Amino acid sequence: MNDMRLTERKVDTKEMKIQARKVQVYYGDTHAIKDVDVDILDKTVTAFIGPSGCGKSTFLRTLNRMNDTIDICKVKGEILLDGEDIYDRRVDPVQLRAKVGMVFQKPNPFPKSIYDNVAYGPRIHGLAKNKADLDEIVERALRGAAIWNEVKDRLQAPGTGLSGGQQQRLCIARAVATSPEVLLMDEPCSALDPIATGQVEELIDELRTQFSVVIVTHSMQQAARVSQRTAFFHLGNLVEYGETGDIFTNPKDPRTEAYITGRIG
Ligand SMILES: Nc1ncnc2c1ncn2[C@@H]1O[C@H](COP(=O)(O)OP(=O)(O)OP(=O)(O)O)[C@@H](O)[C@H]1O
Repeated sequence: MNDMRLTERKVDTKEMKIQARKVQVYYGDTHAIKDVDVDILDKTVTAFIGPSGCGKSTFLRTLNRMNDTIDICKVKGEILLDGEDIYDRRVDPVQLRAKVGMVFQKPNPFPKSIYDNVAYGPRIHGLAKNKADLDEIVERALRGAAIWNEVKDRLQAPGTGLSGGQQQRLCIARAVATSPEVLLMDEPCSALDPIATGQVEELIDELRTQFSVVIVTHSMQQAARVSQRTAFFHLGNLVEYGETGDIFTNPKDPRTEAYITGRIG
């Protein structure tokens, strides 16, 4: 019996990708994230939900130090990626963001060719030995983002000339090209039509076989469709976190229940 407990504990530790402890975020005097503790599992889709302004995007951005780019923003507490503090001064944020990639609300391809959009990360991080190697990385990333067949004959065409849904999948390919360990997605479907949304949701489900995905979404239906774990934020607090099915069918906190039944938010 003891042995079994040990084995279970070992598996749990291995599956942990990010551990956030007592995280506080301030924008000047605004206390946007209050004492948040959360464990993000590997090879799992975790959804952050909650009313507008509750801090979902702010907390998401702490996970790859995107908040560093905002002067008035201060982050306190600890965020560990595979047990290592990402806010340690020896950590290079550019390297970190290759490991913890990000896809934004509005597709934002660079004003470059489709090929160069995807090759950008591998080039700056020196991931390809030669041109053939780079070609392979680009193809693998575009296939991984389920857009290869649509663009393989026009890799030199500008990325900005693609449809919105294709641009978002191109941005996912760009993030995937550096072989991230975590992919952060901030409302990745909010600018997409239902068909493109369905394609991106299918893709998210495939991506989680390779790494951990964290998605901010305003759509509870989307959270229920794509995620295995859900965190509900309210006024900067992480109110409830657990299996997505439990959060939606059996919420423990009255604030979660009020949100998922549409009474707040
Ligand atoms: N760059 C910023 N400067 C100052 N305050 C900010 C900034 N970004 C966010 N905030 C504040 O931090 C709080 C949390 O905002 P955040 O955007 O993280 O919430 P959210 O839950 O993602 O909202 P939404 O669902 O509307 O995108 C809000 O009070 C917001 O006004």
